[in-house]
Amino acid sequence: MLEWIRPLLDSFVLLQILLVTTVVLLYKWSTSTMDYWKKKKVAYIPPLPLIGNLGRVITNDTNLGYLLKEMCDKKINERFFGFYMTREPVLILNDAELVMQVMLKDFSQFNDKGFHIDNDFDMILNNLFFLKGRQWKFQRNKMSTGFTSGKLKSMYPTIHKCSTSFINHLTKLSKQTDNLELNIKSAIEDLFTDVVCKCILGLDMHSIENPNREYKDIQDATLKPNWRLHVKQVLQFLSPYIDRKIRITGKHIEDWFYGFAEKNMTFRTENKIQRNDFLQTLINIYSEQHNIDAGSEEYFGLRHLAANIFVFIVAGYETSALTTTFFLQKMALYPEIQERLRQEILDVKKSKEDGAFEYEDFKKMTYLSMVLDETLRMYPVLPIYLRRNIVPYTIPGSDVTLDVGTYVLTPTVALHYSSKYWKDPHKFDPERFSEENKDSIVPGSFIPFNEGPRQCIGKRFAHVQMKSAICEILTHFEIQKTPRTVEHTEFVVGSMVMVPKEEIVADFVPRKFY
Ligand code: HEM
Repeated sequence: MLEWIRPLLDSFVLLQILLVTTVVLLYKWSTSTMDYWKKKKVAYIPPLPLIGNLGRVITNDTNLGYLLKEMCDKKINERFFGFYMTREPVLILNDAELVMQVMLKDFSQFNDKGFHIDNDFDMILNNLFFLKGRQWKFQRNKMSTGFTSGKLKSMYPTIHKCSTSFINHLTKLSKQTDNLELNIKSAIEDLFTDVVCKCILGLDMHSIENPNREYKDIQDATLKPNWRLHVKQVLQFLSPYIDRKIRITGKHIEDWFYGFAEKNMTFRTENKIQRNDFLQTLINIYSEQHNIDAGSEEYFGLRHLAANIFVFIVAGYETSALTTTFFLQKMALYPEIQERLRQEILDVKKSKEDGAFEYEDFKKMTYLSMVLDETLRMYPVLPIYLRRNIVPYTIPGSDVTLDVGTYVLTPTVALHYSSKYWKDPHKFDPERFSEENKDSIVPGSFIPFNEGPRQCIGKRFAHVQMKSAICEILTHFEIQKTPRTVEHTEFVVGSMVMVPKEEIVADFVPRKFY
């Protein structure tokens, strides 16, 4: 009588068996790597199946930079320790000297950031940030010529012009209201979009006056945290194969950068136009390529041109905007520091005939550098740096040898707040970077731009664009705390850079005399 139920029961049992087998296999696969640190006799944080030590990041509880800071504090006496990003063993460097060893002295053994790239599929990744080995070295040598101090000096008038347009815009806004309360990040982003687009691409964006510009869609799609980045961050460790098959941006973004590169390269080449922007450096590299085979590591084709335009826009604008936002937030919270800094800026300004800052003037502003460095210590934009060894590597001062391709992670936030290197690390104290004190800073404990041959190529450009903006802002405005100004910043969990969760606001009160 119950014959009809039998097949159903059979398929139910089959389903259960399948499910249990899958769970068992998944468990086995996900834990099969999790004895790596034990076998190597390296202290480690006990992992959970599948997620490793990333539980609190996955549940949105904390940002990876801060999670590692907690772990490093717990393991304060270990120079390095084991960690698992999902099922992937990662070595955490908890020692400044070791960081310098990996990034600087033994750099040639670590010239791989560990990205899984299919250069023909996700072509936008053919750029300086993502490449490794000889391809990276070739591009880095060539592109460094675009960031010499001579080049920066010649770009400075453009940077200065953007900063003064920004001030004019804010002054106009301040006349229309009693209280100019600004979302600092969003305002500064508009300014640096103009600076970066003009200096890198030769494009006049006028973002400050025109926030609804056409390019905004491309910019947002390129920069805002999105599902691809989140998924890729996990897949990088969980499944390199699938990671390679997901683009870092949408195809339309890739097409836009290709179109832009091709159009501008053709226009400038055909009309024999030479400009002073970074795009010209890229076009010159491209133009030298006639006899180079497309398979060669020294080949620099249209895809490399487009990919580098992409990365310089992405890296050049958000990083500096975030740092300047935190800087101005601190000015609102520490009015006495703001005032001392303003005096330094105004002293330099008064010494100028036309009152306009020049490129060399920033060198004279030592307090400005101290406050900026302390901001970068407390808010390093990139919370971690990843590398992989390309040959077996014995950690200096130990008998631990890492197998080829092991991930080695520098926890920037942890180092910048470590009580091993900093007294009262949570205190905002620019004096740490004064002439008298800066010699006692341990190399490798302050690395906002990283160190060694792969440190930030745009470091000097970033300093100039940030300092130019800060000098103009503090000359013309007093930054005042409002009830909405956050004092303790929390960060978006899944972002690759340290983005504040809440808006950072302050009043910009016009100053009458300067
Ligand atoms: C406050 C601003 C900035 C900060 C804190 C910053 C930070 C960094 C850091 C830490 C790295 C190394 C990452 C690693 O080792 O894994 C890096 C690399 C890089 N940065 Fe910056 N950056 C800033 C501004 C800029 C600007 C303005 C540009 C371009 C105009 C730029 C372009 C790049 C590029 C292309 C790389 C890759 C270099 C290579 O791998 O050879 N950055 N940046």
